[in-house]
Amino acid sequence: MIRCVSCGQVYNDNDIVYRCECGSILEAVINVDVKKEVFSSRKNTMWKYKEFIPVDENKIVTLQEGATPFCKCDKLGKELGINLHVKVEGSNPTGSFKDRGMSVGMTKAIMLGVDAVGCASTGNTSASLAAYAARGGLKSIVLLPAGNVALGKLAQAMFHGAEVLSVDGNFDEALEMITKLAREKYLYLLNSINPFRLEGQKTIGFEILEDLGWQSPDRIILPVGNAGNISAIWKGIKEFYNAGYVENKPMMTGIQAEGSAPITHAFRKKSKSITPVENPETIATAIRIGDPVSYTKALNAIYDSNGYSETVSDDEILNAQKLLARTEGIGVEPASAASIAGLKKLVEDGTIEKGENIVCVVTGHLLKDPDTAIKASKEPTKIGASYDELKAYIQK
Ligand SMILES: Cc1ncc(COP(=O)(O)O)c(C=O)c1O
Ligand SMILES: N[C@@H](CCOP(=O)(O)O)C(=O)O
Repeated sequence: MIRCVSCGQVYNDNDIVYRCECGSILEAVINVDVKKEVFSSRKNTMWKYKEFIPVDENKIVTLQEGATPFCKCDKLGKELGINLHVKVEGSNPTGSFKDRGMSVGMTKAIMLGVDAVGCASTGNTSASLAAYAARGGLKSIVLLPAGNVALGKLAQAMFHGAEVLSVDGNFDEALEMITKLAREKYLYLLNSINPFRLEGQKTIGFEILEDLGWQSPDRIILPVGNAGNISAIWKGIKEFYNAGYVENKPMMTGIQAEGSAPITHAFRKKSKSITPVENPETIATAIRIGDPVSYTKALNAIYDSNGYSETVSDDEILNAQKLLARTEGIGVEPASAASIAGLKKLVEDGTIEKGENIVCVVTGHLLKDPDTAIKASKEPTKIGASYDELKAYIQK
């Protein structure tokens, strides 16, 4: 069953519906009775939590997503006076957390018998959709905002065989266009407005709780763009809490880029609705989104968990990206570094207390955006193919 998060109207799992009649968004309703001990005896992918994922387990489209590294970051944690773990979602098959959602979404597409899937994307969703559509044997079409998609992501979408359309507009406009196409049944929409997508992404929350030995961290910090992931992780946390697997829940802390921050603006006004940002801007193209589709769920997650939302500048993002890469060896794309930039800012302004147990979710791999990484680095020094020249350089 799927249910409207605003009016509670329910729909059948097999209805292809993206919004409720009231205009709000939908979520899957899960009723599970299983002991948590069963999970550790299974193969380590996100599918070990299969009872919580509402699709047919015989039809799963998978590339072995999930079970991503959970790195204790003592150097950075010590510098900031907190206990820090980083959940490295760039280690998923196509290099971002989207694979968790796409595995479930594509499985649902197969169950529904559709032959084409599509999305609008700032890059990662399209990369993931193209790969999982290939795996599932479905046609795929992706709409990308022209000139604002990082190179690695574009290469993935093109190479996995999606029909790639470059839209002379931004992500929000592209999403509106493809949603109309989906409503007219030309394709099955696999953006995060699709409630089954988020059923995959909620497993990040499951894994964090299990990674911590069935304890909740004090806080989970992550970047927020279209706002599906913060909503999904909070849903997962609530489901494990309601199942009695953990005794506490974390404060959900969403970080947005200064030029694309409708959710932080709403949070500052204690509002439950957003004013869309018409021309969103940030170097972190993955979160260059002005009208996030899941804002209702995201704001509920923040308010219900006593969480927080903050903005970070492009400079803060780039500095945090370098800090994480050089202090802890974890390479992430700019949008992902927003979580580290936000952590630093909230420690410095006292919102985060010393000694807190923090998990930062870093959402995509460094190699997704090689241009930004190269621009931010020192150029290689040129030397001749001679040992003497090498030795002279090293001695210098
Ligand atoms: C790397 C990366 N980080 C963060 C986000 C933001 O996630 P969400 O849109 O679920 O808020 C996205 C895409 O939206 C992304 O691609
Ligand atoms: N960053 C996203 C934006 C679309 O988000 P979605 O979760 O709604 O698909 C992307 O990678 O395209």
